[in-house]
Amino acid sequence: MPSLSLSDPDTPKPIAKKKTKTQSLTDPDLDGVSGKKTKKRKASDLEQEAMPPAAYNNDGDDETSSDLVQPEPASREDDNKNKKKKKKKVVKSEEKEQPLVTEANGEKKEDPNALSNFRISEPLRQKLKEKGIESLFPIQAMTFDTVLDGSDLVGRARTGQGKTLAFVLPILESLINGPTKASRKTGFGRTPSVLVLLPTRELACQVHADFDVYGGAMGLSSCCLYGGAPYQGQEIKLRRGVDIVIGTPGRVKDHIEKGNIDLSQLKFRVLDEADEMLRMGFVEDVEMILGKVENVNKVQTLLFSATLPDWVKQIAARFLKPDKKTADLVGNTKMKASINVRHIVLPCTSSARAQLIPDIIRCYSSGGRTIVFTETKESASQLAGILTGAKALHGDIQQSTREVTLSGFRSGKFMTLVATNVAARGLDINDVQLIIQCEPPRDVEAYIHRSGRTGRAGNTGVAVMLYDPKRSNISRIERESGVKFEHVSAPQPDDIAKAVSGEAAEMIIQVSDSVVPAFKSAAEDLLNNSGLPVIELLAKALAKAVGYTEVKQRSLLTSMENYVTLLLETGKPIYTQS
Ligand SMILES: Nc1ncnc2c1ncn2[C@@H]1O[C@H](COP(=O)(O)OP(=O)(O)OP(=O)(O)O)[C@@H](O)[C@H]1O
Repeated sequence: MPSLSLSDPDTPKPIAKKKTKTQSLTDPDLDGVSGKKTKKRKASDLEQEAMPPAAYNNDGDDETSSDLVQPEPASREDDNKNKKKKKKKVVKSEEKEQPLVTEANGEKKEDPNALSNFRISEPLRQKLKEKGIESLFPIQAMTFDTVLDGSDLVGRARTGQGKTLAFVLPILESLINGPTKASRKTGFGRTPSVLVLLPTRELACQVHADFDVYGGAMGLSSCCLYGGAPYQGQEIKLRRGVDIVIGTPGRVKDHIEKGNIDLSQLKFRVLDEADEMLRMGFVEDVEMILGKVENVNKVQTLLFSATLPDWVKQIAARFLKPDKKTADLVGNTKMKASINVRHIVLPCTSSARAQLIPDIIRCYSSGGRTIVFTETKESASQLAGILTGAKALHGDIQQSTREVTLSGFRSGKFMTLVATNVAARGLDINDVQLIIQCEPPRDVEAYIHRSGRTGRAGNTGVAVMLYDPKRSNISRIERESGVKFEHVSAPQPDDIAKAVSGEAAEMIIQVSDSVVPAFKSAAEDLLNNSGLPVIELLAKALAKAVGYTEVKQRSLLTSMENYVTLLLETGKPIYTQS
């Protein structure tokens, strides 16, 4: 049985104290150059407890489908029996030391989600460990056996909870050691065994990277098919034969129509971010693609997302077998968005946005990466042009530039990405500390996914949503997402100074001692002639070091610069016509 403590998913966790730049420079978890977090979080860092696989009840939405549920705590005796049973399933060479988890009372216990408790073979386990993964996250632990044993599955967990590996790992094991091993095609020119469909090119590349790393370790090859890239390279790979095809619906459909892909021998179909793919109008393409499978009874279909509106569930009933399983870690809990994120709203008219955003970044990004979401491609380009060190990402940008931009952002070449919804889904980028949404999105799903680009894999983050108090209605998003927004006003000079002074001090301390003699006499002149005390001169130097040289007053109600909010109180009621 799992031994981690289960926290109430409706109760937001306190956000860890913000890391200042000073801290992050010395944080051993960070890679010095990129500021990238290198340490992987453990399953025990996540908010929900893992549920041992394959515990079902039959209250699904039809007669045969069933939900994976959290089982009742078992007795110690049952526990031992279960452990014995599990041990049988585990591949031979796994009698190794198990990772321990620390319980709330400080006691150390065996981690029920340790890799060795699952049928994960040696090469895959080694690769996972190399990547810092010692145990499975809850959604992975809950669905691993179900997928490996052949069921169709609908999987839902909050953003950043590891849904990708929840399908990657059991699929790989099934192909190499499991039920689909015997019948899968091998050799030159083989037809694919797995097809994964995703809504955006960037996400397709990211999921391909996972299949490449983990599948590669098991001798499986994969290729990524997406629009905006030349057909030729993709065609060559398909002709040579691949085991796993990952792609966006439009390009996959093109290849099918050109006769480049034969899906007749498929073993797995995966719809990742299924709701977005269907919302984007890919329903017909997806249906056409899925319809290419000769015998639907021989293919397993998996559908994953952090958001599954009811209409998607109905569509799922068309694509998945009637006895499909459902693993829903969000379910009817009120809070649908990430609970590792501090959700903030801030009043701001559209004309004040461009001046305000740099200060929000100063105050809330903790020196990490920021993604700013705009509603239109045009405003993404405009804003990226105004913000220093920012680049735009949207659908009108050439594919090759999109790839360069994303890889530059991932590697820390620049720290602010201004994007449309093309970056809202699935993207997993290290050390994104802050999400800014320039206005409330039209649907609640967009809010959940955008804010979920931070606070991933047990880390914390901040999501700030700007809204025009005269025009926007944030209560619908609040109601439907279950988020209790923290209302704040625009950062004021004191807040900004507090946020950046650590960074400024660090910059000054880091200046090499060797330059001091050269500047010493200028410093003495300044001190003697400026008529200012040392402390004031130093304060000015700190402000200048971080480029903050002008104190801006801002309205608390609209964030407009040079406006002051006044609160009038009268001793007696004021009567007006209204
Ligand atoms: N068992 C694990 N241990 C440690 N880290 C993990 C584990 N599983 C996944 N991760 C890491 O967690 C991060 C989030 O995973 P992933 O992108 O799959 O989340 P997701 O649930 O699909 O999120 P979204 O809904 O936003 O698409 C990734 O960086 C991934 O490498």
